[in-house]
This record gives sequence, structure tokens and C-alpha cells, in this order.
Amino acid sequence: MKNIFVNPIFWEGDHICIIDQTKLPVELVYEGCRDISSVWRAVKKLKVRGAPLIGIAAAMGFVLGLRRSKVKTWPGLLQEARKISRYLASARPTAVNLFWALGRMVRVVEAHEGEDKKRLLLFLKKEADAILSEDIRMCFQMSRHAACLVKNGDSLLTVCNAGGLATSGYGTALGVFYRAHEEGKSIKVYACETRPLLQGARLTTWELLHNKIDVTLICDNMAADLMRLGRIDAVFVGADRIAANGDFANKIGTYSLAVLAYYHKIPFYCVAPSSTLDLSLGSGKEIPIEQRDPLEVTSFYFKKPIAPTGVHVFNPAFDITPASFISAIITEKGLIRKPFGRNLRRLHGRLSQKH
Ligand SMILES: CSC[C@H]1O[C@H](OP(=O)(O)O)[C@H](O)[C@@H]1O
Repeated sequence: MKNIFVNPIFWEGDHICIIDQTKLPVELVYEGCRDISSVWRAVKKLKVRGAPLIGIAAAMGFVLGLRRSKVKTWPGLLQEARKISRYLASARPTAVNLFWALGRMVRVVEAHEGEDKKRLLLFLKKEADAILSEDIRMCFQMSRHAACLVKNGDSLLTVCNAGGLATSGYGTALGVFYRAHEEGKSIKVYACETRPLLQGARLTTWELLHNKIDVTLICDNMAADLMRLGRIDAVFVGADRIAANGDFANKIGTYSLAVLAYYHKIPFYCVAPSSTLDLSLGSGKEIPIEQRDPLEVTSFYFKKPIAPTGVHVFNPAFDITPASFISAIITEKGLIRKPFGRNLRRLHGRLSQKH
């Protein structure tokens, strides 16, 4: 088993414990979530963030919510389950993992209709644990499939945080870097700071330094020059939702890196588990993009204003990268190249139906 150095979420007795990622890198703060609204708030405020981790948190929050509910009998339990699912689903709209995980939890309730609540909760806890352990396995598998894409001495670029903090502990794009490092390859990572919430500056650098991987922090607007100077050998990013044709949503700024990489003939890879696939969507045009609080842009991480009051703000949390810009998508089932539509279906079948 590869080393997992960070545990972003876990059960602590009867409640959920999370790393509050908004406090990193200054403080490593663990916070207890004792009810469903604290899980919802943690996802909304990005205390817990990253597509796979949002799904894991939703599954655990679902268990917490039904356990604390006063409803004990049927059909009330099924109605309550669906209400909990709708509530948690309202936290953020883009990462399909949230809806995929909640769909699994509701299906467990439907499959055990009439069951005693105590036993039902055991089945639900088992499902939430499975979602977590599957993510651990998928992240390791993706890092193994992608190992052939990283050569000794490579300089790699990434955006946002697609690491252990965004998943069950090992990461998607960063899991590739961890694996390369574990195999003794000498790599250098350039991390885009990722305005406005600075997941790259705060979280990716924290993870990579913790794992003794050479990391250089850059402003988002410096990536083009690094590529022009021939300093980047490949780009690896995560994803929040991948449509059937391979278009995918990821942190805002990913699309510009894809265009730059394409222009500079630099391989561009998207690393994401099948829980991030939404094959019910034909293309990226159908992926909902979260619009966030303007204050994230008009202040420097909410600490001090950096724009005059009254300025209009455009603050989408994600953008869409068309499949044409992608060299390969890496899932737990392997390296998927063009034509993505056919190859995603071949490898992942009818996965990720409408949620
Ligand atoms: C492992 S993919 C994580 C994915 O989620 C991030 O978004 P956010 O920090 O807003 O949750 C970003 O898109 C990452 O690539």
C-alpha cells in the first residue's frame, strides 16, 4: 500500500472529522462535523473540497444525517433519505462525484426498504466506507497507469490542488507525482497559485513540500512564459466532471493551460477516477459551472480588499477544456486516448448515468 500522508476526512466516534482546508497552510486544523448542515457548509466553503473528496464527504454526511434524523419508520425513511440527498446536492453544482455518491446512498436505502433503521444505517455506513476505499484504490491505480508518462528529470505543471487533500489521501494529478517520486524519478513540479482561492499556493505546495518533492510556485499568468522557455515537459490536472466526449470541467484556468500546452506541443493529461465521469452528458457544454462569491476576487483571500467597491466581477469556479486539447485521460482503468467518446464508453461502459 502506498503511503498516504494526509487523511482529509474520517469518522471520529459518532461524528465526522475533517481537515479545514481553508486554514492551510498556516494551520492544520481538524474540525468536527456533528450534523448534516456542518457537512454542507464545509463543502460550500471549501473546507472540504476536490471532486472525489466532496463525494466521500457527501456519503458520510448522508449517514450522519439519517442517523440523527428522528424518522424511524417507512416510508418516512425513504422520504428523509431523498430529502437529505437533495440538501447535500445543493452545496456545489459542478463536481459530479457529489451526485454520484448521493445516488449510491439513496439506492442503498431503496434496496433495503422495510429494513430496521439500525441495520439500514449499517448498510449505509458500509457504502460510505466503500466509496472511500474505492477512491484510495482508484488513485493508486491511476498513478500506476500514468507512471509511463513521467520521465526522470521531467518538469511538470499543475493547477489547483488535485492531491491527497482533494481525494481520499493520495490524489489524482498529484498521485502521479507521488508515484514518480516513489519510483525514484527526479521530478520538478510547477504549481500555479490558482487565483482566487489559491488552492495551488496553499495546498499543492504544502502537500509536495511535505512529500519532499521539488515544487516551484508560480502566478497563474507565468505558465505561458515557462512553456515558451521550454521549461515544462507535461501538464497534469484533475477534473470535476468529464462528459461523454472527453470535454471536462476543472478549476478555472485549466482551459488556458490546455490551449497553451497545445500551442507549445506539450502533453496535457487529465487524471480522474470514474466517479468523475458523467457519460450522461454529451459534451462539456452541458456541465453546470459554479459561480462563486465576488468577494473571492475583490479581496485577497478575504483578508484585504484589492478592488474598489462596486466593480463587476466574473468568478466562475471552473472552466471547460474541450477534448481536442487533451493528450490522454487517465482513469483507474488506464490511459484513454482519442477518440475519447468511443474509448470512454469502451472502458467505462454505461457508468455515471444521469444522477
Ligand atoms: C482531484 S480533482 C480536484 C479538483 O477540484 C478542485 O476544485 P475545488 O478546489 O473548487 O473543489 C479543482 O477543480 C481540482 O482539479
